Amino acid sequence: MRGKVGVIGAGAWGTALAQSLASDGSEVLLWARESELVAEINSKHGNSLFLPSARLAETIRATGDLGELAALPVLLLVVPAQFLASVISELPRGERDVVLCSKGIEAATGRLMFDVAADAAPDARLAVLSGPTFAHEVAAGLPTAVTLACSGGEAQWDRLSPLIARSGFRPYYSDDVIGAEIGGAVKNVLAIACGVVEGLGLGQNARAALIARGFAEMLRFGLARGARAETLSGLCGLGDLVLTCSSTSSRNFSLGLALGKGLSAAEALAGKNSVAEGAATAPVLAQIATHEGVDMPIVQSVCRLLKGEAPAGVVVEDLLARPLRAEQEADT
Ligand SMILES: NC(=O)c1ccc[n+]([C@@H]2O[C@H](COP(=O)([O-])OP(=O)(O)OC[C@H]3O[C@@H](n4cnc5c(N)ncnc54)[C@H](O)[C@@H]3O)[C@@H](O)[C@H]2O)c1
Ligand SMILES: O=P(O)(O)OC[C@H](O)CO
Repeated sequence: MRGKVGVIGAGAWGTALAQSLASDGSEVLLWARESELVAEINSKHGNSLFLPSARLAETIRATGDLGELAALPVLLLVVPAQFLASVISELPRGERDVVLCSKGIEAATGRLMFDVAADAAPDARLAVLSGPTFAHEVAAGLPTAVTLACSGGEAQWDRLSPLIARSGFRPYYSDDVIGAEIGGAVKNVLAIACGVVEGLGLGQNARAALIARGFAEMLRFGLARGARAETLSGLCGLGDLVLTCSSTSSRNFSLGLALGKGLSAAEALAGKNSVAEGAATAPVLAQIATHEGVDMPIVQSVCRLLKGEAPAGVVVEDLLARPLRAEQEADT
């Protein structure tokens, strides 16, 4: 058993992380936005809204009061990217480790989560946790490995890794917070594209091509923003891209599947209480890429589809009609 950790956000991922932390009997304080969820977690040890498959440890206590978490030295921040700024600004200021676990880019400003959090919580010592992690598998204790990128270097890793690692949950050290963030944000958009390929019935060759060419886009964008190539080749980049592009367990892949089958983005997202981050990230990512002269044709195509500018079949035809080029051209 280790010291008590706070988790902010009781969606599928925050709940799964709380369950992983509690798997050795450790106490976890979990902030949920929905009052009915606070009651359900505390009385029934379940989360029927966002992670119905999990039976939660009794050492997880939920609260609706962010102020209750203020005294804890380590907080995991797990709210969807578009809400991070508003939630973190409600958190009392203080010097503490804050681990960012969301994957996305703020649509209104183009900021990565690290910059959003650094602006709103200048006293916090920030780290990024990212990798191939379906929440239901982590909650079930299945083996999972992640990148834990620490802005405070090895001293921060020495504080955080014993608090976060469990027998089935294995963090790997990095100090490349930009790379860890870009891997997670970009793979969500590429997973939408892979779902489209599946929805159109274009086959496994096309999906493999999309993963490889999508990774080239992630690399180009990441390098332009100061990420390291080896980070993007690791768990939080290529690892997560492969996972998310291969399974209907991914909300982003499932969104793409629906688009490929002819639904509009509004139809595909209607009535969902879970988040497909790629839908909000794609337009702002495409905009930044255009502005910075980074070639990202797959991301631009996802953006066109989400905006309903053309049917999926036409968008794919346009992508395939681009001029032939060298595989490594402009990748370095
Ligand atoms: N689910 C996963 O497997 C998984 C794994 C790794 C990372 N992530 C990332 O974790 C982040 C959270 O995703 P999730 O899957 O836990 O969410 P989710 O889809 O399960 O749940 C939606 C969440 O959004 C919150 N929410 C809705 N409106 C809000 C508002 N106005 N203000 C603040 N919060 C609001 C809800 O309370 C809930 O916690 C995302 O960035 C996601 O990409 C998810
Ligand atoms: O369901 P998705 O598409 O949000 O993916 C969940 C995780 O990010 C996979 O690592």
